[in-house]
Amino acid sequence: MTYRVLAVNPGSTSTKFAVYDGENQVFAKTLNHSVEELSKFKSIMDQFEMRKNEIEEALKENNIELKSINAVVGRCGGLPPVKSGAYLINEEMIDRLNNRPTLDHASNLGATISYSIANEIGVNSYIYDPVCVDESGDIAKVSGLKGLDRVCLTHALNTRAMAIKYAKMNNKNYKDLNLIVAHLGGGISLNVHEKGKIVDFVSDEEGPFSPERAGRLPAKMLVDLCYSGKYIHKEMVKNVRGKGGIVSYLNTVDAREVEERIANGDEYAKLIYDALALQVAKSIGELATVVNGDVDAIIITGGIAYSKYMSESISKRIKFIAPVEILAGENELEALAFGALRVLEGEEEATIYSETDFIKA
Ligand SMILES: Nc1ncnc2c1ncn2[C@@H]1O[C@H](COP(=O)(O)OP(=O)(O)O)[C@@H](O)[C@H]1O
Ligand SMILES: CCCC(=O)OP(=O)(O)O
Repeated sequence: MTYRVLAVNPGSTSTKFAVYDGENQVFAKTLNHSVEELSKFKSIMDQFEMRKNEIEEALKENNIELKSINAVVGRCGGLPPVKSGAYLINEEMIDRLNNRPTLDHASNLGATISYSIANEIGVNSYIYDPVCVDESGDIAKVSGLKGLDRVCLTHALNTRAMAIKYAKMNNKNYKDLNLIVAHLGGGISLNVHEKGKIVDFVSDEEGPFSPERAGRLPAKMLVDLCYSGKYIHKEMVKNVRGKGGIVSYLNTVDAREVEERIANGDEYAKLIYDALALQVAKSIGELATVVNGDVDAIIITGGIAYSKYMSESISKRIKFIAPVEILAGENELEALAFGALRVLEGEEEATIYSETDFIKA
């Protein structure tokens, strides 16, 4: 039987969704939400009805019957640390996301929208590899200041999908490999997969800056800035997430525009872009130490991985560690759909989400 899956990926300014028949994408759409449209809502979760209705309308307009769908799968974020793979969405998860999210992230709507659509048609809904996937041990959590543990937040969905894809492409088993994966998108994060488990990470707050995030900053200077009286809390958060990174230096979040400026001789744009490549390379080097240098491959993924300039700038610094594979794009809809398909086909089992499991763990 070929299963039909609806995959839903809400981002801060868009909702991407697609329908897959088995591994074939039969429909995909990106709904762009204007600042004006989003400004009507007090919180991200209040956008639920609007985004869900727009998905259902688009499916209807394109003659895709809701009833033909066998499962719905969404991206997710704001849960306590979870293991990788699929979780069955239930009331407990929805309650957590609506009332006590651990992270205020648009991807939380991936779960609430998927659950609601699935309930309308009487099928299961799942989240797959949410950003809070955490398989690292105690040693990875030590930050250097008691009470301020490191938090594993990475682009788990795309990075894990690309790690699995790399293994398949090379006729190897994901669970036999040590892989470092760098996701270079609007946000940048990296993780290291040791024999099928994400054992350590560099989150988007701890490593390279990115088009819209500041990444690691000098700690004392940051504290001084917070207390300088120049900014309120909300503004400082925006300075590091939204208005930090490339956009703070070059006033654009579009890496393609940065490259155009470099091609036109802009030395300052080149300095910033080269610094980004250096920071990504340094984080890859850092993660290689987690597995004592025993790295089978380094994978560079995300939208910026389409850039030959960036891929080459990073590769030349890290290829002494392991072979470098470029798997460009954010690939998240495919990762969601393929994950749900593995569950439907019995290759993987979905975990039932339960808060008591976290308390015991
Ligand atoms: N061909 C390309 N060359 C360089 N950068 C690119 C290219 N295509 C997309 N990008 C950049 O990728 C970034 C977005 O990456 P993506 O993984 O789609 O991110 P997100 O989903 O986090 O917004 C943007 O900065 C965009 O300019
Ligand atoms: C690093 C956590 C995941 C995340 O922030 O995702 P986006 O870059 O898609 O917002």
